[in-house]
Amino acid sequence: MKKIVIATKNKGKIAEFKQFFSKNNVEVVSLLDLEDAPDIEETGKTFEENAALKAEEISRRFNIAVLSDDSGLIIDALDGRPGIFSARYAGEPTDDKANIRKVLGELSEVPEAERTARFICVLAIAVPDKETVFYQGYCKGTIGHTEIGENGFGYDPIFIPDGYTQTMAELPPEEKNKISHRKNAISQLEKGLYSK
Ligand SMILES: O=c1[nH]c(=O)c2ncn([C@@H]3O[C@H](COP(=O)(O)OP(=O)(O)OP(=O)(O)O)[C@@H](O)[C@H]3O)c2[nH]1
Ligand SMILES: [Mg+2]
Repeated sequence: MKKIVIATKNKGKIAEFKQFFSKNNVEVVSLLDLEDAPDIEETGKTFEENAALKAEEISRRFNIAVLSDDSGLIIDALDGRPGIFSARYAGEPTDDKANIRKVLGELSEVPEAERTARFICVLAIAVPDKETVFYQGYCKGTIGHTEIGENGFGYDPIFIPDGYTQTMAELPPEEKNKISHRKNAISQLEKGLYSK
């Protein structure tokens, strides 16, 4: 069976990548499976920079091809926040529930029509001695008023994708994986459409 190494420690992402790649019979190996995998500091100013940092560090260290995912939630009424700080919006260590509380608090006075948002996913592929390439995907939606649903991870319980009345966390994983930013980025990868 072929393998792909993904430079992430996020269990939610890993579960989704496993589902995406299972149909190609490709086994997903993550940083949770590698001994001595470092914690990579995400010091970049953009999703691309952070995705490159993660993929290139692991690629260099183990001399292998690596895929990474840097993703986040962009909320229009918050001038794009939490953005690249999505994982650690309410501080470190990462706490999804605290992040959601912070976002809902900041949006408490914001009316329905202005609660627009989008998820973004930037994938980077780093190969030793090659230039890193990037793929991008979005998922548009709105931010609800309370947390609903148990599936997914991160902000899924407050994100209502366009065209749906349920939150992303209420959708079955197979449904999220048809419409998500991560799925759309993987589709770009499958088509070989780089983003710059
Ligand atoms: O509701 C959500 N559904 C998603 O599908 C999703 N994708 C990303 N996010 C948010 O954005 C952060 C990524 O930050 P991030 O790319 O640095 O990843 P991470 O730090 O969690 O893991 P790693 O891959 O860096 O190891 C995550 O923690 C989440 O808060 C999502 N939220
Ligand atoms: Mg991270």
